[in-house]
Amino acid sequence: MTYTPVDNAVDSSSAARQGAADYPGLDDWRSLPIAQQPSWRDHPGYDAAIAELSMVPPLVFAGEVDILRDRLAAAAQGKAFLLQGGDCAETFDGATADKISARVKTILQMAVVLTYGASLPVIKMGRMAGQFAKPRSSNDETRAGQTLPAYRGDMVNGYDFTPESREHNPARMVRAYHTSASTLNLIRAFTQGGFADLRLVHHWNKGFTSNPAHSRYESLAREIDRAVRFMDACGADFEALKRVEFFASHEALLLDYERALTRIDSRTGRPYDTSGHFLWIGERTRDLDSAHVDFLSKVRNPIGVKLGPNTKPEDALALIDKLDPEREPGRLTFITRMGAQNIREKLPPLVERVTASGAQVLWVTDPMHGNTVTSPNGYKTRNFDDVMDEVRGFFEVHSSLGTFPGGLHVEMTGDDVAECLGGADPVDQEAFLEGYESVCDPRLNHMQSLEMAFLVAGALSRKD
Ligand SMILES: O=C[C@H](O)[C@H](O)COP(=O)(O)O
Ligand SMILES: C=C(OP(=O)(O)O)C(=O)O
Ligand SMILES: [Mn+2]
Repeated sequence: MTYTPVDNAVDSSSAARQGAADYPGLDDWRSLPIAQQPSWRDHPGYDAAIAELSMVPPLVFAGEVDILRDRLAAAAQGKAFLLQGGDCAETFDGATADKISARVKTILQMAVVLTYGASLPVIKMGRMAGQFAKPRSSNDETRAGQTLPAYRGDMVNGYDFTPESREHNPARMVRAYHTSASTLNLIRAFTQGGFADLRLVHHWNKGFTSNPAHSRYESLAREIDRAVRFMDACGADFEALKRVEFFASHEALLLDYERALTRIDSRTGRPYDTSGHFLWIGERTRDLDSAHVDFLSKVRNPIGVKLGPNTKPEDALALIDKLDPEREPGRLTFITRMGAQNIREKLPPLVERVTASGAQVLWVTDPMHGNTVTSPNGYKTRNFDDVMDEVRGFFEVHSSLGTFPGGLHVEMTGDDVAECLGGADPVDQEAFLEGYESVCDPRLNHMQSLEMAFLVAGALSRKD
């Protein structure tokens, strides 16, 4: 990550923590309706876990969060594009150097494709270093006549189907914090330490299997290489190409965790949730009078809200009033996840009414969550064509309304998994038997992710 120097690290002294405890309104959420929380308040380890998280150093700094808000403000004005990607659910076991580096490389590759194709700065953001908690449709899961609590992400319980593993355990929040810290440490090393140097644009493609998107990327990398060598010969300064900014984000689902990591910034005296740079509220927890909306309205981080096909324009306007009362550019992002069938009908009234209200939110498409189906052989999957169709619909709607399609939010991995159907080197349902690894929703694999980046680059440069 490259950030302009900050001398305003969040103050994690005990005085600052006390300040966070007393900050007006920061605990109002505790008396509001709250959905999708673990049942662990009476667990013997609960108080100790909260006490520990209240003492640990912040994962991100307030100055970085402010820089991100500026970057997102540029995107809301059509001057940058947000690329946000990563697992549906990160796991503790999956936080290995190989997997993290493959995901970061894939996001960097996608960003290069987008930047080169669209001639726009791309804000790079992982669903990483904190994406450990999941809202579920059902509280329970039944297998072979046995019913146990549903898996809710490694921050809450284990994926193994045993009563011990499925118990909600607050000590997992502390492990999630440490796993986020080591993930973020590696991301910072990769993106600052030379690995993200644009002159290594070919190198990021190494180790991935050859396929149509891989070859297309190679040709683009050759073009970039040529341009870089030309600039080198002209004596250009490549300092700016050596490092990239990379931001961390996750769904702010477990308010015990988010609240415990909230600190008062010593510069401004305002609360920042230091668990990640960007936090979003999910489709299942975005009720206006809910605990989630209230808590996130009180922290200074840029906030996203998922909007599904049942969102009414009035809901979107009320969310703006609550989460962005000052109409601050970069503060609020709407991540629409309508489904390919719905987007062309459901998105226009939202965009029209929000635009007419004068609010300047950032519009991002999540083409994954409205397109989930079950394959005939029983896997939760998505058709790559549906995902692509929702992306196309998103661009069409914004193009016809004269608004800016500002970003892409995807569940993806750098690994060669088989979880979504289709793509140029098509995945079929038989491949799921060996290649399905996700513990929650199906992700685009490395090739499908690159393919999507080429499609979006084309749409952004109005060539498609
Ligand atoms: O990631 C999103 C949700 O957690 C997920 O789609 C819920 O899925 P479920 O219907 O399997 O609970
Ligand atoms: C839970 C998620 O999405 P949504 O809230 O849109 O269903 C998610 O992004 O994994
Ligand atoms: Mn998901």
